[in-house]
Amino acid sequence: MSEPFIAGQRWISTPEPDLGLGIILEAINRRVVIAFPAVEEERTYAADRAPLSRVQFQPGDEINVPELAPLKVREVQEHNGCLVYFSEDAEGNVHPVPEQILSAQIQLHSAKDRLLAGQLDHPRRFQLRVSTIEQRNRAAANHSRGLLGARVELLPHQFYIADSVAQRAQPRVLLADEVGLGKTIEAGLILHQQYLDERIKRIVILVPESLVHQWLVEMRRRFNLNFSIFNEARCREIDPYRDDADTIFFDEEAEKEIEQNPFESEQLIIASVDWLAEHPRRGQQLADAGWDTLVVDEAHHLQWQEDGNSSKGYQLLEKLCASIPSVLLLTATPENAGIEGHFARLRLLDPERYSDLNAFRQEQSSYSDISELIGSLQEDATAALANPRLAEYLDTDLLSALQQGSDSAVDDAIAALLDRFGTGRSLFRNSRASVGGFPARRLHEHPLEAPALYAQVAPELELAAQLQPELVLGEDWTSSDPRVQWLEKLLLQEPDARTLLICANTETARELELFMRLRRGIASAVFHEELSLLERDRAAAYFADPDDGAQLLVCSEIGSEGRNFQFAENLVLFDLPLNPDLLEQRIGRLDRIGRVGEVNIHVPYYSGSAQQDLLSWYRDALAIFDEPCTIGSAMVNEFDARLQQCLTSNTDVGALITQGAQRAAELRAELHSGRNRLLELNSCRKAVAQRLVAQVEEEQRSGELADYVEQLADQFGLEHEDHSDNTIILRPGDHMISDAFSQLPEEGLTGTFDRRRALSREDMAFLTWEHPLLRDAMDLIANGDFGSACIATLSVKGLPPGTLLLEAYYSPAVRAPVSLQLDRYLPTHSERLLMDAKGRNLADKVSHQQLNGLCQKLKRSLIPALMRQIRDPLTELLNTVEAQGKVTESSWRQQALENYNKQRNSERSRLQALAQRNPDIGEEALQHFDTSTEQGQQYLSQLQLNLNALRLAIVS
Ligand SMILES: Nc1ncnc2c1ncn2[C@@H]1O[C@H](COP(=O)(O)OP(=O)(O)OP(=O)(O)O)[C@@H](O)[C@H]1O
Repeated sequence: MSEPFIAGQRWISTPEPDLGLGIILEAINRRVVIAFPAVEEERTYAADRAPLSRVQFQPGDEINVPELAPLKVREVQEHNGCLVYFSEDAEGNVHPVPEQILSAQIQLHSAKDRLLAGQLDHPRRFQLRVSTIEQRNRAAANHSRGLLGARVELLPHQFYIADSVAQRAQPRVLLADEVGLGKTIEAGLILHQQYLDERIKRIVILVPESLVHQWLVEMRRRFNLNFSIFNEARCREIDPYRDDADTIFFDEEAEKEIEQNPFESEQLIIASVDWLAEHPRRGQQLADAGWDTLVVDEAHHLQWQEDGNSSKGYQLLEKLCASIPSVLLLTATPENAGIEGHFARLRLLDPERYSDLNAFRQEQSSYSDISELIGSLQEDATAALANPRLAEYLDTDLLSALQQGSDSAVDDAIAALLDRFGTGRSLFRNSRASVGGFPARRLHEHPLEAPALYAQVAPELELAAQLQPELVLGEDWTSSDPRVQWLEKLLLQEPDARTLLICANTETARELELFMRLRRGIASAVFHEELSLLERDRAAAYFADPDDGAQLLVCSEIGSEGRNFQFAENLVLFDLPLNPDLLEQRIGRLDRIGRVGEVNIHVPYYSGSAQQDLLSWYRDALAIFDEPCTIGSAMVNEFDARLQQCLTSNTDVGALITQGAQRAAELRAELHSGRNRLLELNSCRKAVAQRLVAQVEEEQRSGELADYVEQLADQFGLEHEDHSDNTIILRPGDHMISDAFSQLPEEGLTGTFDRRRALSREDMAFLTWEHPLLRDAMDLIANGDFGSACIATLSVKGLPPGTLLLEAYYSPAVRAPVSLQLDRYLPTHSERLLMDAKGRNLADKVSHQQLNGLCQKLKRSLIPALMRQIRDPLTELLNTVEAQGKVTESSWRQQALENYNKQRNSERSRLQALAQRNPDIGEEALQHFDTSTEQGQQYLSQLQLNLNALRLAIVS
């Protein structure tokens, strides 16, 4: 039935919703006059063709009256054809609000309001909205979000770690893969996942100064994460604080008032840890600025001392770890300065698990035991239950789950053993042996005759000088040191090979490079701590340039960590360090992911010198030139004093080497049966990792994505053009909806949907469902009202004309503090309903795609009259859809609470089990945990459904 217009009623213009909420002034002689106060306009229409839609609010809706705070409608009454909204203010007082006094400013956001008001979208927009919602659900359900969009190869060990860490609410972990296995990439994947999930917003990355730029570039080109570098100069622009010398005349109070924390000016920052450790003011400001996640690379440098004299870096780390919820520490050599430092860093990450150094030491001796138990559980859980030792380790809940044979019991029991008695859930370490596929290391020894001057003084020299003989050869050492002539020869023999040379000393590096470049005309560059960041990166880039680059890069020790030089053909160790972990780091510059061909390690040394003995020690006792050294710190503990004694006094090292080799074999066997196996289990379960990678590959769905991008471009006014296979060019069009593509450069962008191509063509964007361009557009669609309501006609046999079908998409939403991370427990799909007037849900019978094929666009001019005609049955249908939504809402609530309780119960059991061994976990900690659980339960019990999209199909 068509609705009569009555003066005082509020209507909206269907084609021009921007006119605001209109008010009927008069309706006589089949004419209607309506005023739009918001734009001070008046319009007159023929009553039967007026393009107007009635605006009627429902209980629960928010309404606006000028100069009052928003009110909530409680009841609606009709008086003489006009409505009165009985509405509640914030204090709970109810006011009668005649519709005539409603504010003329109106924006209809909900799909339902828009449908009823006839504010409709083109069916293609509706389809784009549904594709967008479905894609977001899909990504959430597959846990692939954040893993897809990184421009990296899909390496299972990295994806396994990234996935298991990022699933934790607030991960605090030590990423300790062996040198060069991709810890930076793992950290990037974790950050990317959590960032995309909006679980973290503020990230700080602290790294040695020499790695600042490399991290900046890796985060940007591989993960589209745009970090900013912070240093003293940048901070001073915002906070030009005075040094002591300037402080005589300044007013401390006044200064404090205007003080600004420079670290609050950006969300994603990278800074040098050395700089911050030396500047207490900046360190404090950094801690005060509040972060969601902290990443620290080469964390073994931050050293802890039992006597409390820890390094400044460690003190800074301690302060930051206390206040930042998520922490990723990276090191390839976690035990570099002994097991104590390793323990101290683990303790910062997980104080509940690591409370006692002695207990930690003892724990290591039972790793073989734990590893055996895990093995037996994997083989046959029922048989393993007969082993009484299992009951010593596991609590009753886990044991009874095992006895009942529940699905996840074995996995849960293994996880508990690994976490509580094994290497812990905070430590991840993949080895080359477990990852596999690395080229071999090849040692090239170059014995040289020692210069006479050196031979004379050698017996009196300190060990450092024996190992770095250039220190005693005088100013012109480059001319007399046979290692220099040897180097020259090597470079001349292999002019096309790039050679990385590492030496301990900065001065040595500088002089050697100068000599090679100026006196011998070798294209070379130098990399040491006294150069500026820019100069260092320029040198590294010159060396990396495959066409016109340097043949030789000479590095001081700072070049031995973190940098990526896997493309270099040769590594020259101009001297050998005493610490095997440092030697491993040096070799790791070439021996890392991406290396093709053998790792050629050249060692020039003086025959019969301490250098030769040290080389023999590394070669024969530690076998470091055959395989990565994982026992460095244990060997240093046991042999360092004796080794140094032998080297200094030039006594025969043969016996020590035999002893060392034997001990090294024992240590390796111990690690193999105990710790390594546990680490392997925690760090990469191969089958799971392979599945994950396969899932990511499948989720790429390049063909579907290409179609989606085209639809997006068409709807948002972008120009698009094919570039080549699987690659397109996107450019801003004249009618582009500009908010959608803030990331699109003015000159356009070439992007490929193909991962392989993206890896080799850095000039192209890697287009995935997670590219910022798509993410922005998808956010705009899903969070706004783009395409949320549409009407179409439908011609199908068997349904009488005039039949209404309403297609609705609901998704769950919970309003809670982000810190509780409750989104993780919500169902990951949306609900699709297709209701008819008889209250039947036909969603299973007719899919969304089928409906797309059947629906036809309705003429715009017909819509207002049609809307008036169908308003009553449509309102009824909407009520049915909402009632059905309520049923889903309650089952989703229950499901979310179940997921949440399961997770919290398992966390509580862990805490309780750890409390038995850790006196720091008292009743208070458990109570605190329970309070937070209750808080989460309360929020989840208020889970609501959002009605995202509505399509009304009318059978014609
Ligand atoms: N999945 C991947 N796809 C493409 N390149 C990768 C991948 N993983 C690692 N790489 C490359 O391999 C090299 C080593 O990776 P990365 O720097 O992350 O290792 P790392 O473990 O942090 O090394 P280090 O122990 O020396 O600090 C880098 O050049 C990195 O870009």
